[in-house]
Amino acid sequence: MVAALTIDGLEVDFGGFKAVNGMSTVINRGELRVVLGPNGAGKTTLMDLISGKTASTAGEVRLFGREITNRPEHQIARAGVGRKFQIPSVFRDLTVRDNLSVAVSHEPRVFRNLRLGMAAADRARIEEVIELTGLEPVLDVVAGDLSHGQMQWLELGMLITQQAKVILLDEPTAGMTQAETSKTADIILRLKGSHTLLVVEHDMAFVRKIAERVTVMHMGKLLAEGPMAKIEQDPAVRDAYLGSGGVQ
Ligand SMILES: Nc1ncnc2c1ncn2[C@@H]1O[C@H](COP(=O)(O)OP(=O)(O)OP(=O)(O)O)[C@@H](O)[C@H]1O
Repeated sequence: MVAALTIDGLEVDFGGFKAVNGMSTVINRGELRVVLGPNGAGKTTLMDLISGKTASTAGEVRLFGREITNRPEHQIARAGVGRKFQIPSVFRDLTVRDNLSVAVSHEPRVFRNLRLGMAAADRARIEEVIELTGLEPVLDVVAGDLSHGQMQWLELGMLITQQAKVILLDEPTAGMTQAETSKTADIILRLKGSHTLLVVEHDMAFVRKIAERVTVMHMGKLLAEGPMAKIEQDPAVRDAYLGSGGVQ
């Protein structure tokens, strides 16, 4: 097994309060890891530390063995950590197809070359993403006119087109209808194996559908890790969720 993302003793101290407090875990290449934890457990902060949005005060983050701890956000993105936010970062005035074309390359010239030549491998990758996300019927629609779900799938598709080595998804189903949530689960399940994903999510029905190995955080620390079925029976996990809406 190859370690894609290694989190080692990671910590952030917000003026005496450690939102992430000595967190460690290893996510292997091709793994789909779900991070659970009650409100305030430090899940989003963990994502912020991995992606460079927040600087850590101790510990390390390694991407395929290469240290990326506290690098500037754009460098971490360029190294291969792709993060999908709840507010999509697509180009609202460009069509779906053009958004995917832009995502193929980080080079600014790509804007000029949108309708000119594109490498066959890049074209093939875009076609794959279109098939995966089911965005074919809306390829010529400007992104600003997409439904909420379609917008999320486009953003996820852009991360795949960019060939992100590790994809971080923070509550990917937030605001989605049941049908959209179900389709998102299907997309994520299809990515498993070929992509490495770290998913924070509260919707337990969705989590049960996608989860294999689960990491539970509590008070900034690792509380439990293992298969979903085992985690749900873990008394420490049940205790941590008491009074917070729970693993249910
Ligand atoms: N910049 C900051 N300064 C001080 N405290 C912060 C900061 N960012 C987050 N926190 C605190 O750190 C704790 C962890 O927050 P975080 O958002 O990571 O939790 P979470 O597990 O994602 O929770 P939720 O499930 O509710 O989104 C919370 O108590 C939050 O108020």
